[in-house]
Amino acid sequence: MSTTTTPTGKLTRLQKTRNFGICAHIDAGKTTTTERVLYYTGKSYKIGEVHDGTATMDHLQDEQDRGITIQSAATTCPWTRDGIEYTCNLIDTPGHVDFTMEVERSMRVLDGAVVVFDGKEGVEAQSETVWRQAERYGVPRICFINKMDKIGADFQFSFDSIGERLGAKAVPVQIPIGAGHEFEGLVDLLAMKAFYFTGDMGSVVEEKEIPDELKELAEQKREEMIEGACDVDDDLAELYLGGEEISNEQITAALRKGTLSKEIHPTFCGSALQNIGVQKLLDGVIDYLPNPTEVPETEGTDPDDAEKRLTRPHDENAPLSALVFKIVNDAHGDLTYVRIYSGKLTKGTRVLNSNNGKKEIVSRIFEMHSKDRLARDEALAGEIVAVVGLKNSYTGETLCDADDSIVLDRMDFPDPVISMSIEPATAGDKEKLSNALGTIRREDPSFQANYDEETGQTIIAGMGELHLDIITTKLTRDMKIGVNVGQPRVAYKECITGSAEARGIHKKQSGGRGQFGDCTINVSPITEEEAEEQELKWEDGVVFVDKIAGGAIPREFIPSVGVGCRNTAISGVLAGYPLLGVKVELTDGKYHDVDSSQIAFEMAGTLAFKEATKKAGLQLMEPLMKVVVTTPDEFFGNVTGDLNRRRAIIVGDEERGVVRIITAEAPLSEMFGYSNSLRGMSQGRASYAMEPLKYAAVPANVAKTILENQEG
Ligand SMILES: Nc1nc2c(ncn2[C@@H]2O[C@H](COP(=O)(O)OP(=O)(O)OP(=O)(O)O)[C@@H](O)[C@H]2O)c(=O)[nH]1
Repeated sequence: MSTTTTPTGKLTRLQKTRNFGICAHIDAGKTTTTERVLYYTGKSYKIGEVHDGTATMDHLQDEQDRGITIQSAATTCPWTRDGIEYTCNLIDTPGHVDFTMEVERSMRVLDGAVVVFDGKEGVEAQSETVWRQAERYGVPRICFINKMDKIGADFQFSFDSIGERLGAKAVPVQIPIGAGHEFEGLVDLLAMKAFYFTGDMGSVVEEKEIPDELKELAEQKREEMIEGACDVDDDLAELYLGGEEISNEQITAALRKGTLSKEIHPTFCGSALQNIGVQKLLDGVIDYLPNPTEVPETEGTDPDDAEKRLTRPHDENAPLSALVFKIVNDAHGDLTYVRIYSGKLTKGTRVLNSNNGKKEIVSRIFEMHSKDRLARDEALAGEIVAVVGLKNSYTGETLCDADDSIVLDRMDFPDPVISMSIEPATAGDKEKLSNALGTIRREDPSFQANYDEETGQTIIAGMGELHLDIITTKLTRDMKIGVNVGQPRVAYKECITGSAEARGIHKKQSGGRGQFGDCTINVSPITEEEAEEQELKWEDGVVFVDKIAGGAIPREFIPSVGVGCRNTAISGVLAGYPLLGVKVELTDGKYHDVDSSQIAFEMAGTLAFKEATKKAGLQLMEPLMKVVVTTPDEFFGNVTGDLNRRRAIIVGDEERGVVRIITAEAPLSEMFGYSNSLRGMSQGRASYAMEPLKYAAVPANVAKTILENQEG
């Protein structure tokens, strides 16, 4: 093994840990691969004689029978490689593109990933999304070309598609023996041996000589692998070019280095369904994916000074820092999954939630296995555990030592793009609904539920029609709550298109003490990124800059102008949708010794903001979705014609055998009920995936209708 060791040559606990995820395009075989991983690691756990909970074949069978997939957000599964037992934490990553947010949150806490591809299809549309997400989070990846037993499976095609479609450098570390019905095993290009998987569920790994007919290809691919390793390791390249003998350890070390630096992706093959290759893939997880000390130190900010960056070493003796990444509500209450980055989490102690300043008691700590949970007294840096007892800690928040606190960088949660009203069907459902919405909100940060004081309605909001559909089904079917829901509505936003200046004067004289506030502001458009670059604080979409000179407005009233502007922005100026991306510069003002107050300046701010933004030009913005439709060629015309009518812009069209893959950008408002109409126009043979892309200006004629309807 190539991992650096302690001075005594022994691997440290953290060096024997892998936090990884399996991600894939829907249907590529993620669930099947995960089940096999849990099966094989469950077996080795039994052999390890650590505890009596046996993760046996029955359990897997049971799960298969009931057709449910692994529910745990993270599962601990030990794996033995070269006689050393490693602890792997397998983090669940959902495969459905409507749950992009779920993928994001797991990417945040895993250190490496296995990306599964379909051996016949190679890289598919959604694999690209998953791949880019992993890239964005800097997650090192190895590739598994699955389904090599499928008719038409083609290792080389799938392998090449990684380069062609993802622009990524795959390096073969295996080649398949046969394909389709003839797929029997694989050749390991390091060992230069053939491997076959026999016995119960393929649990016996047999090593044999490479079949004669594959020897030449194996030599050739081994060269390719070595060249891949040399590309990322100059010393190795020098030895290789000098014609010197290089060892397998040196090649593995270079491949590992290149994987960690995300330059290359060692590529495996197999068939999870036919039990071929998964154990070798697990060896690959150990060999090539990083341990927690090999990823950059965790970063965050000082809770008392948002400007101050802090880091935490991957060290159990450092102060505690841990990130809540998922909450699952089960029969026993909330299970809070946390990734510990530094320090220790100890049962029965109090920790600080640095996001909300509340102290939390860690009542119990569990290591989650596929079948059962193992109670722990303590969990250490690098581990992923589930905690019971936390009352006020939600996804994305940090737990830390009260006297050495840090706020870890938050995960990005996209804003909801769709909303609808929801009401309890009967008085008896009222409280149940409110509690249930609270629970769902805790589990799913991309979901929102707000009570609208003005209308007395509860509004739920999420990432798409399907997202809200799933939530209402969960309420009615699983939680048995009667609800009435309204029509889904698009979450529009407002923005300004230019710059303008305006003055706001709030003056009231009605006997007694009057009210007086007078301010002049400039407004101009700014994006959140620009605000960040200019080190300006972005609050509710508004950036407020104080440019008052010579005390024209006393210091204590200046922030009030900002509050007035922000509150107005939140409720919108054009049509009641949040107005985002406004830079407000307070340039001048007047005050009165007696009559001026914070509230008067807030009012003045509101008046000035309304007028300035109107002068600057207001624009309605709508969410655009990225839509990828896969359709048999014969329906291509129907599908694109329909997309055009929905104001979609087609940005990509690709032929894949007999299917066409169309990528389009379409306004969400035009995509309601799309699944039904797509089914109708393709005899049920086309499928699609959709995710929020960005906000864009609503065309003037459409905006006019929306505004008119609102007034009506
Ligand atoms: N032929 C073949 N089929 C496989 C293999 N692995 C999985 N499948 C099948 O492919 C289908 C999808 O597999 P899953 O494991 O559910 O795929 P997934 O990526 O988890 O899909 P989602 O859960 O829908 O995201 C199932 O019918 C599997 O039986 C394989 O190695 N070979």
